[in-house]
Amino acid sequence: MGAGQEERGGSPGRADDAGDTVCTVRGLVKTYAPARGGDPVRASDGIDLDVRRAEVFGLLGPNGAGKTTLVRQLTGLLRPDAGSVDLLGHDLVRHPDRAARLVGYLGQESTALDELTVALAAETTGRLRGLTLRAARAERDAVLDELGLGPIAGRPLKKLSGGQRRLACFATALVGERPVLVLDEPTTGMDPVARRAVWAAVDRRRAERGTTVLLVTHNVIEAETVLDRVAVLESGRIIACGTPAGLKELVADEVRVELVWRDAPPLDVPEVAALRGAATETGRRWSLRLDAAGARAAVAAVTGGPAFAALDDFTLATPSLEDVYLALGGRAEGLVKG
Ligand SMILES: Nc1ncnc2c1ncn2[C@@H]1O[C@H](COP(=O)(O)OP(=O)(O)OP(=O)(O)O)[C@@H](O)[C@H]1O
Repeated sequence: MGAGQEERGGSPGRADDAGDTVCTVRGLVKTYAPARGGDPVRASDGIDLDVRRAEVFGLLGPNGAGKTTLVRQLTGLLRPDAGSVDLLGHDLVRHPDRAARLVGYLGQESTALDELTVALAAETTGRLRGLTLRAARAERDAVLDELGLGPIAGRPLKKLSGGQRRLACFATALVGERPVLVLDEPTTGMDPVARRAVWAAVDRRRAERGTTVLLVTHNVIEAETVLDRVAVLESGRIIACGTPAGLKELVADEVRVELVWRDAPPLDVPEVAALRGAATETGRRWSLRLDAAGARAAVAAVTGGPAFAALDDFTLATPSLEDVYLALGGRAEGLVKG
């Protein structure tokens, strides 16, 4: 039995061994009032969660799953209707103002600093977090250098590209070091160089300073590579929690088969027609999750007979986090692959 399975019993977000826990959430509920004519939205629906010191912990889920709502409650920005949030021994439901001293938060969008230059935004954040002018400037320089932002340090945030602005906002979140970093989709819009700089900076803080990182993402590839543990959210609930490897054991007996047809699939071949029911179709691509025997049969059917001429490409792959998510009943269209 893998780690992911163990943690699925009872409440999936609750760690069996919660030693050295930085953040403990119990029974968190948040319902948004209905928009005109609509129904209320229960964006957090009884969430239990334990995040340990110096781990990169991910919240993965499709649009609207409740990730941002959850992290806003963990950073004191949104008051839950019920439940508790303990961050480093502080009760954030009772004292939401204390979060500012504990958490460096990068929200989905930030306009407050938009008029400032990159350098001044970083320095100002440092000053707001209680650094002396000298210390704020020293940290500003170090962080901008670390992230390769030196060449654009003198430019106002509002005049930068989306990816550059995102990287600059990430830089400000790092100044005036906090023990916990909460990053909501930090790499949105970034090129690969900037993404690498972000993950290197995150990893350095975790390794050298024991920083705990809570990361919101709906990018499964990123999630697999950077996270120590991940909670999968769906409709305000944690439907699974564990290491990426542990979660993948849930579907270890599955194989993913990808078929790409040259043109239209040859549905006149009965074996191909039979596969269609199990396939997720994206243009000319069919994606199937099959057990080992089913995968062998599918490959034999499309490579051995008349279907082969219609086949452009096929691949067999071991399961990914996306397969776990789908196996748990998640919606396929909600997760970004790249
Ligand atoms: N201020 C609000 N008022 C009413 N409903 C809201 C509000 N904010 C979010 N919601 C609803 O709550 C649910 C959860 O939203 P939330 O932003 O937490 O999801 P998310 O997982 O962060 O999504 P995304 O990946 O798109 O950022 C959604 O159904 C959303 O429409």
